[in-house]
Amino acid sequence: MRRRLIVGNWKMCGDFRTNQKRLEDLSSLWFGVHQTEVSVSPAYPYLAQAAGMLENTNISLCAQDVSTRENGAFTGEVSAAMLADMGCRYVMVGHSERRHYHNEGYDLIAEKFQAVCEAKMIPILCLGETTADREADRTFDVIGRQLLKVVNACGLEGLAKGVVAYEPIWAIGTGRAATPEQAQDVHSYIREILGPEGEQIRILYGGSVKPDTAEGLFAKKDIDGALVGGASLDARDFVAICRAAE
Ligand SMILES: O=C[C@H](O)COP(=O)(O)O
Repeated sequence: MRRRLIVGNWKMCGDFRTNQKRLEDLSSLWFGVHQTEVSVSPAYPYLAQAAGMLENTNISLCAQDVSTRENGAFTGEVSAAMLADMGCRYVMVGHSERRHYHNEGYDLIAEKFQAVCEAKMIPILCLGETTADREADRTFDVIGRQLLKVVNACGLEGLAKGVVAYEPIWAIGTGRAATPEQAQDVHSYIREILGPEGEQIRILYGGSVKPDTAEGLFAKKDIDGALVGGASLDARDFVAICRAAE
């Protein structure tokens, strides 16, 4: 049985004061025992703030990126050990915004995945196709390639230590989420190529998830939760999405 997971990716948004209010609202709105697991991902400078405020709540902490370096003279980098030290449970790797704006390639992403596992946290491997890929009928090829690069580096057993997030690039921040059927097609493809190990891996959907689209997505058998961007900045909307997963 795969426990559903909803992750709020705050990206490069927020400041100390707005985060404080959002975290207070979240912890009171998501109080009590739930079937669904919830995690939030503030930008690096606010991890300590969130870690402190989420202590003794049922909301965990997720980092948006990680360095592959262990420690030393790597200005601007943050190691997996540091993130673990801050109390992170999850770390995203290969988000399309990292792939696109920072030219992160397959090998680097596989290394990041490994670094997160070695630090005993759970990597969330993000993958997804562009509009051009989808229009040219290359969606499965692209997803397969992104996934297999990590499988080749870490093995299926290694991948099974993580979570996969399918995020079609054309759906991110556009207000045009994939339909539940489009998402389910890709999720079942991912599960299929992972074979028996794939049965236990949680596969999240990300891309314009909103309270009104969440329920339809979660009704699909291979959609185990969501990676939520824009809607996670509003505590009420985010919690409505979490409730739809219950
Ligand atoms: O990590 C989250 C995704 O990039 C989705 O963002 P979005 O919900 O704003 O489309």
